[in-house]
Amino acid sequence: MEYRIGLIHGDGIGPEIVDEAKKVLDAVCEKYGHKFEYTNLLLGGASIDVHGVPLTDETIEEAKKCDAVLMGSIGGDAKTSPWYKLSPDKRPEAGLLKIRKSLGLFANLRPAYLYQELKDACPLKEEIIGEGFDMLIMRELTGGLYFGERSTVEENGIKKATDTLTYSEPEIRRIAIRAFDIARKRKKKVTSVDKANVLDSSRLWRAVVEDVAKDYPDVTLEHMLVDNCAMQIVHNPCQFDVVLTENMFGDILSDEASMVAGSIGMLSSASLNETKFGLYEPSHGSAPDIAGKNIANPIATVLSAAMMLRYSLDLDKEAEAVENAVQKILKDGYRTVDIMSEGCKKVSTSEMGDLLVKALE
Ligand SMILES: NC(=O)c1ccc[n+]([C@@H]2O[C@H](COP(=O)([O-])OP(=O)(O)OC[C@H]3O[C@@H](n4cnc5c(N)ncnc54)[C@H](O)[C@@H]3O)[C@@H](O)[C@H]2O)c1
Ligand SMILES: CC(C)[C@H](C(=O)O)[C@@H](O)C(=O)O
Ligand SMILES: [Mg+2]
Repeated sequence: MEYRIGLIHGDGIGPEIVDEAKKVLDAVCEKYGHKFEYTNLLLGGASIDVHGVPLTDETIEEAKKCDAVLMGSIGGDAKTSPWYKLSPDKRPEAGLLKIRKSLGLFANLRPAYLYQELKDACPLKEEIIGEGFDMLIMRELTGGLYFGERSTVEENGIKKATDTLTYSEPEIRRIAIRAFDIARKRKKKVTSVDKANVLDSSRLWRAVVEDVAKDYPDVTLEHMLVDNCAMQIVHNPCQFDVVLTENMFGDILSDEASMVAGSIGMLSSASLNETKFGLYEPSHGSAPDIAGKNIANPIATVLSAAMMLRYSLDLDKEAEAVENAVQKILKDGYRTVDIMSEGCKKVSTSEMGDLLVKALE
């Protein structure tokens, strides 16, 4: 079959990891007789450098013509980047928020899974992760604090900055439905994470989630306050199946959960709307501290490409083959530096890509 794939290389390690994922996708085409036509799209700092803005309307239109988009990561160095001096709407991150909103990508799936082969890379004790860690964070992606009204004013010589957090009932309902639907195909448990002891938006969140749960009597629902959840992820991570939460909580909890999976370099993601289209990206950022060194872990991006094959292109067998290739390479003891442990063989970003291609053949 023929598919049109948008590729966003982005900033920092983005180009390095996307190149490796593309190698793997090319190997999938070769093996299964598909044809992927790639369109390169500019986002973030890479777009600022060319167009002066982090995302153009033309890029959004190009993305819409694709069956799916695979992205690396965007953003600059918080300490040295001149972008941080710009207003929020001109920074690389604004491009990412805008593309998510423009394409209606409200459902962000972040699977945090610990491969048995990576137990040594997980900082938790063996008895804590013994049962196996397999959690799916269903993060609401186009509402909440990141999309609320913002302002910075100065009154009587005192600067005051405001961000607002708003959720509507339909926004909560549609993401909750996604979480329950996917829980049905997993261990049938949804943990809805909020801050309902303080926030009105969380109280509405909880009420709507409870209402949605009535249509899923076979799925267990529990509520958890976000501060407790942050603790439970390191105390007893195997209790979780699907974690349903709002935008900022999901952002923070997914980085935390990534360490239980061994590294942020292992955490893939899919951002979906109501159609088959999706934007697929690792959950991590542009890692300016290791950019250009050929040491970043490309597996999160490769696993995001596998999610793309499954969710947007309906290529389940091919997605499984990519996931099996990742497992095989880990089993054979190959590790990028972030997941390195004693007795394993350290490989670079590009060597990891080559090994994955070989494992697929
Ligand atoms: N979706 C995205 O594109 C995305 C996500 C998160 C952060 N960002 C942006 O990235 C920039 C840097 O942010 P940050 O430093 O807070 O977070 P980051 O995720 O880029 O890096 C955090 C730490 O994890 C390491 N790391 C990240 N990915 C790795 C990989 N694949 N392999 C090995 N190590 C990896 C980095 O070296 C760093 O030490 C910021 O501009 C931020 O806004 C973008
Ligand atoms: C870069 C930033 C806007 C983004 C987010 O917060 O969604 C990132 O942290 C992520 O996790 O994808
Ligand atoms: Mg994040």
